[in-house]
Amino acid sequence: MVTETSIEFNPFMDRKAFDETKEGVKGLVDAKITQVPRIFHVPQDSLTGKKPSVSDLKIPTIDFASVDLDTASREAIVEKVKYAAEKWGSFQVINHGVPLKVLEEIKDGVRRFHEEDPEVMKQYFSRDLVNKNFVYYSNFDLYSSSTSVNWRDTFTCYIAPDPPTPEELPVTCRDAMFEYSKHLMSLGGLLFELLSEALGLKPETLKSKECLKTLLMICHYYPPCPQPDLTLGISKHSDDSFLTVLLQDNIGGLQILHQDSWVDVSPFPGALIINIGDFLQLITNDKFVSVEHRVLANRQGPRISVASFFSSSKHHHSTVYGPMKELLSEENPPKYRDITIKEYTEGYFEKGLDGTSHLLNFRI
Ligand SMILES: O=C(O)CCC(=O)C(=O)O
Ligand SMILES: [Fe+2]
Repeated sequence: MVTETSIEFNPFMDRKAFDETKEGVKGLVDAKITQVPRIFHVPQDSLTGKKPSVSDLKIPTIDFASVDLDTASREAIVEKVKYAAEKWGSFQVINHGVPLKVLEEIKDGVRRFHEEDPEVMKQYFSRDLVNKNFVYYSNFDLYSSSTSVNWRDTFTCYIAPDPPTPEELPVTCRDAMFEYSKHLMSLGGLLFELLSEALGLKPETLKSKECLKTLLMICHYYPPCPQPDLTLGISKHSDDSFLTVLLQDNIGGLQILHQDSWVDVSPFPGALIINIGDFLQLITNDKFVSVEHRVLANRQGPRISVASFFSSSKHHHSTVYGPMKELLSEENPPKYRDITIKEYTEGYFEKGLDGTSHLLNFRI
């Protein structure tokens, strides 16, 4: 029997009501709520535990300053990239070639967009990530089976292979996005070269498999949270990308799962975090591992971050991917079946960030 109470507490209805405000989590904070609504609550035991036994454990930091200096310097960097991609699935890069000013401007641009008059933001509000280049929304997986709604708002923009026209981007962040994405494409190129070399292959290998073809910029705004112990900024997940270049501001809260412990990725001015995504784990047949990560909610904020995904797309990629033939042998047979990125991404969206691995579904 459906009682009035069960309708009132029907989580789907609650999510829909939240969605229909089109003002995201920031709208709740602007309305001065003091309690986190129930749809945002995570299961009680999911925030505690899995703390690292060594609390100063850190992801590897790699300095790219001498990458083009000479063969020995490059080989030393490739060795570090190899170690990080195999053992951590994540590393932090300094002297990556993206000017500090460009990093500051993109963070400012993201913040300006999210702090714009809500009526202007609403013009961009949409869940159609397939047909639109630029969309603003809160929680891409709001209507999926994800266990709880995250304390975060987002806008996303496809940059490559078909760049948006200037008119498609809001003025608040237009110039900053074009400028930052230009640098991202060259950093992405370098990263795929180094990763190819780390696999013992020619520098161009991963690029020739179109790993650099699609760039999706995902720009997050995590408003301050009145009860940070009840919810998460982003639930545990690994990225549906080959590689993600992550820029975070100085608030903190990002954690990666390493050897079954949560390790803080503390803000490091000027650094960019590189995360191996599920597709790279798949095509390297588990040689490189995608990293699980999450973001805690915080009383302080807003926290701004920009996650740039190479490649993630539901529409551009019909290429079939499977473990790379170059890496397979009798002792190392394929661990995954062939897939298209479209197939992978659609399933990832349907499932939402429910804490489980989507990659496992494709294991042979
Ligand atoms: O905000 C962050 O630091 C992480 C964002 C993230 O993991 C994602 O967009 O996939
Ligand atoms: Fe992520």
